[in-house]
Amino acid sequence: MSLLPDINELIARARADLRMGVPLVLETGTEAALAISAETLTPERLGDLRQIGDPVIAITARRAETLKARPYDGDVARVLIPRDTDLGWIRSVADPADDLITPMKGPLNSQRGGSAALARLGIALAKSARLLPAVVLVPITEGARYAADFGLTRLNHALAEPHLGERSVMNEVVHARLPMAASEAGRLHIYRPEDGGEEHYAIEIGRPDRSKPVLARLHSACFTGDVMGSLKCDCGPQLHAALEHMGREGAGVLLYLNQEGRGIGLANKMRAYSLQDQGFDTVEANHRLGFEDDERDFRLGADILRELGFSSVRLLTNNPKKIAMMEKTGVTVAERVPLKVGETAYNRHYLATKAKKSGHLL
Ligand SMILES: Nc1nc2c(ncn2[C@@H]2O[C@H](COP(=O)(O)OP(=O)(O)OP(=O)(O)O)[C@@H](O)[C@H]2O)c(=O)[nH]1
Ligand SMILES: [Zn+2]
Repeated sequence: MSLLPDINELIARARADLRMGVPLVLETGTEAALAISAETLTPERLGDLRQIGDPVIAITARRAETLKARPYDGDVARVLIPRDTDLGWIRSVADPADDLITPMKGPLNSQRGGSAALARLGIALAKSARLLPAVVLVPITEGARYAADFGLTRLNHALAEPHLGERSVMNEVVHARLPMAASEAGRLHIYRPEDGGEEHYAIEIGRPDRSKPVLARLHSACFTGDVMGSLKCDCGPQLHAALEHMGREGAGVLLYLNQEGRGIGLANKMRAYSLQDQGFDTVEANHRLGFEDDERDFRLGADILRELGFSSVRLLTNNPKKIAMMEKTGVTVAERVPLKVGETAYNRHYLATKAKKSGHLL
C-alpha cells in the first residue's frame, strides 16, 4: 500500500518529532525504547519517562571525554540519570555552555553491557535534526502498543540505520536566470533531496563546456559570514571571490550547500562560538559539543555536479578533504585553485587552527 510512509518518510518525521520534543519509539528485533532529544525534553515528559523506567542519556564519546564519562560503547556512552536530578542536570550533560562554571556533574556512571544500538540511532537522528547530539532513552517492552496508544513515530533500527549514513537522491526542482553583480549570465538551480532534508543550490555562471574541467566551488552555508559579514571566518569573502573569478572567466559553477556550521546547524555553531569566547578553538568547541570537527558530506556536491553534467573540475579550495571526497565520488579534480581571501584580526587564529588541525593548505 503506497499510502503507508516508507522508512525515509518515517525518518523525516522522527527528525521533526525530536525537534519538537515528541518521544519516538525506537526498536531492534529484541528491544525497544522511548527516545526524546535532551535539548527539547520538558519537565513533564521527564516525569512521565521516570514513571516508565530508569532513563539514560546517550551522548557521543566526544562529549563523554569532556565529562570524564566512560564510553563503554565505543563511539557512544549511555550515562545513567540519577533519581535525584532534574532537567537542568540532563541539559548540562548535553550542553557544554556551563562546563567551566560547573565542571563537576558527576561522577557520571555509564551503562555497561546490553546493546547501544538504540542510543546510537537516537544520536544519529538528533544530529540529522541539527540538535545537540544527546538523547534521553527509557526501555519499554511493548513498542507497538506505545506507538499506537500515543500516536508516536516508530522506527526500526535495522531499517533506519543504513539510511542515516547515506545521502539521498537529489532532484532538481526548478532553475531560473539570476543576473548577479559578479555575472549577468547567472542561473540558479534548486535541488531537493528525497529524504526531506535540506535543499541545496547550484549557481551556474555562463554556459560551461561539459567536456572540459569546470571552475567550481563547493561552498558550505555560513549565515554569519555570507550574509552578516562576520569577521570570525573567511566564508563571505570566499563566496564573493569565487563568484567574481567565475564571472571574469565567463563560466563556472558554485554549489551552495546548506551544511551550516560544517554540518552541525546554526544553533550548534553559535554554541561553538560561545565556547570559542571561553577560549576553545574551533575544533575543540565542536568536540566539547559532542560533534566531530567536520560533520559535512561533500559527496552530495559531487552528486549535484554529475547531475549538471560535469565530470571534471578545477576546484576552488584550500581543503584537501574536499578534493579527496570528489575524487572518491568519481568527479576528477583536474586542478586545485587556491582561494585565499578575507583574513582579519578576528579570524587569523581560526584559519591557523584549520591549517594545523584540519589539514587546510596555506
Ligand atoms: N562548527 C563550526 N563551523 C564553522 C565555524 N566557522 C565557520 N564554520 C562553518 O564552516 C563552513 C566553512 O566551510 P568552507 O567555506 O567550505 O570551508 P573549508 O572547509 O575551510 O574549505 P575551503 O574554504 O574550500 O578551503 C561553513 O559551513 C561555516 O558555517 C566554527 O567555528 N565552527
Ligand atoms: Zn563562515
